[in-house]
Amino acid sequence: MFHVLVSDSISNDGLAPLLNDENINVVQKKVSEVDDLEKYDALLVRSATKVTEELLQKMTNLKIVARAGVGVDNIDVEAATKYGVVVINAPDGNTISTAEHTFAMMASLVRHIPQANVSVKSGEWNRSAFLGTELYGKSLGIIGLGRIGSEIAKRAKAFGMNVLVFDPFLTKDRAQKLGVNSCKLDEVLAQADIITVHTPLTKETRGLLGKENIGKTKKGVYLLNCARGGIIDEEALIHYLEIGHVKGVALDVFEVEPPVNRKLLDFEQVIATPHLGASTKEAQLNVASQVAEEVLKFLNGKPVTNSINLPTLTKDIFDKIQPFYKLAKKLGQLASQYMKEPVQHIGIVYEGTVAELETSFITKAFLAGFLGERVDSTVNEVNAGLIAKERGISFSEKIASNGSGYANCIAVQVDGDHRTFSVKATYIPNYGERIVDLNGFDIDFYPAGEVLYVEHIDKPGVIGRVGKVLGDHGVNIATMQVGRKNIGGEAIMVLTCDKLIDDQLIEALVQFDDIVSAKTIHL
Ligand SMILES: NC(=O)C1=CN([C@@H]2O[C@H](COP(=O)(O)OP(=O)(O)OC[C@H]3O[C@@H](n4cnc5c(N)ncnc54)[C@H](O)[C@@H]3O)[C@@H](O)[C@H]2O)C=CC1
Ligand SMILES: O=C(O)C(=O)COP(=O)(O)O
Repeated sequence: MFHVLVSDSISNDGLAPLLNDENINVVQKKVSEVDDLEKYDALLVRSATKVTEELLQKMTNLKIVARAGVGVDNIDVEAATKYGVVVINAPDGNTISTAEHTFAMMASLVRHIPQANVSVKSGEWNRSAFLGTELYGKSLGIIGLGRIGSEIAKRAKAFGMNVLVFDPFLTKDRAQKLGVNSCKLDEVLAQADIITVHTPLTKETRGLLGKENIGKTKKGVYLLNCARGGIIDEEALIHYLEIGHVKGVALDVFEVEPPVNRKLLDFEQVIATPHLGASTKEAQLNVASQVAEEVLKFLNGKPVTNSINLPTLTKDIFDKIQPFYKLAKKLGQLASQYMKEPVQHIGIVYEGTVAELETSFITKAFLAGFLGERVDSTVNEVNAGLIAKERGISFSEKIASNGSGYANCIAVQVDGDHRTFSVKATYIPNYGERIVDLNGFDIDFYPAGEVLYVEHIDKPGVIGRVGKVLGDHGVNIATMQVGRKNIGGEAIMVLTCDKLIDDQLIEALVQFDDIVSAKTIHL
């Protein structure tokens, strides 16, 4: 049974896949009202719940945070990554609603609709007080031409507006397709009659329209923020409203929500809505069903499509990757148990068909397997790279042309303080995983269960002695493989056993002169 906490108001129709699944217990409560936070596997939020590091520390069983919307600035993604928690969002479910809301705000702003509405309802009939401005023929500056910005651009063009865009990631092609003018920020600031921001809130965009940049705008400019509070600095807004430089402002979002800066809201020329961009039946249904489907897939071990902190894989690609992903995790466990010493570098080389896949995901699986043997905290493919770096382990991956002769091959070299470990493995469809090389010895075994790894001298009688010791300890041998480089030289023996191998058995084995070392590895 999985436990899912829905801590903001999210459409029940959209949540149906989770609510109707008998293996899932859905609790709809604010985080502050829940006293058994440690039991939840998944947390679903909108913008109200703040997913802080402190909350993540309390939710010790948490595996996934799903944002039923776009902005993840209320989620500490870095902390989630550290704790191995996947973060997903619903990137396009509320695009149209937010674009339409922004457009409604823009029309309301230049025609004073909210103010006129209050006036008429209070019994006045003051037509001359509300002289407006047409949108037609005006220049609209859009800062951030992503999903929402693009939808606004299309609508603005339909209204006969000239669209000026600042987005450092906008290609010429895309600008041409949308019929917008790609500009420098200063050009947008200097030429636009109305400016609307549609970037995420990041270190770069916080205060993007602050004292200096608003100062570069046309006198009489209209400003809109339906993206995130803080992209337009509220104190700077107050200043430019006071001196009459900014003619009107429309805000759907605030630096603190609900807003505490009453001074800003007291301006007659400031119109506001309480973060309503995504508040339509359609958008709420879209985002809720998108995240519900994703969470359900994730809990059932399937890939998610809209992850913020994991490579995004489609089902098709995931199915192709899965065997290698499992194999790489085992190789990580094998290497870690073999090394049992500090490690500086892990190098992975992919050959053949596996090299055509999303290898970064497979590398993370290796790291997760490797670190899982050494680190107390939960390690998975979300946080494995970060934890490796924290522990001073560098890692690299390369693609090589097919030199091993196998259709696919993962070759790993682990460099430790005192020695190096290397392994090569392949996956054969309908046959399974095979380790084909261990520390330079040709070998062929299925990596699973209790493995005994013996380094010895290639001499008659050694295999018999090992078999006898195992027999004397009541351990049955399931499979056995030997590998050597030269006759009478160094050799290895890999046995898979039906029973746990204890320290006494290892001690009994290393008593023999021709047995160099013996180790157990559990896969
Ligand atoms: N008011 C509301 O209810 C809603 C607000 N939002 C907000 O709108 C934001 C935008 O949403 P989408 O368009 O879906 O995101 P998106 O990711 O599709 O687009 C963001 C655009 O901003 C651009 N950008 C990033 N940094 C920039 C910078 N420094 N200067 C200029 N452009 C920059 C990116 O290149 C991208 O094209 C979200 O991050 C969210 O905070 C989203 C949905 C609803
Ligand atoms: O999707 C977004 O980024 C939004 O800002 C919508 O926020 P909400 O889900 O309405 O709290």
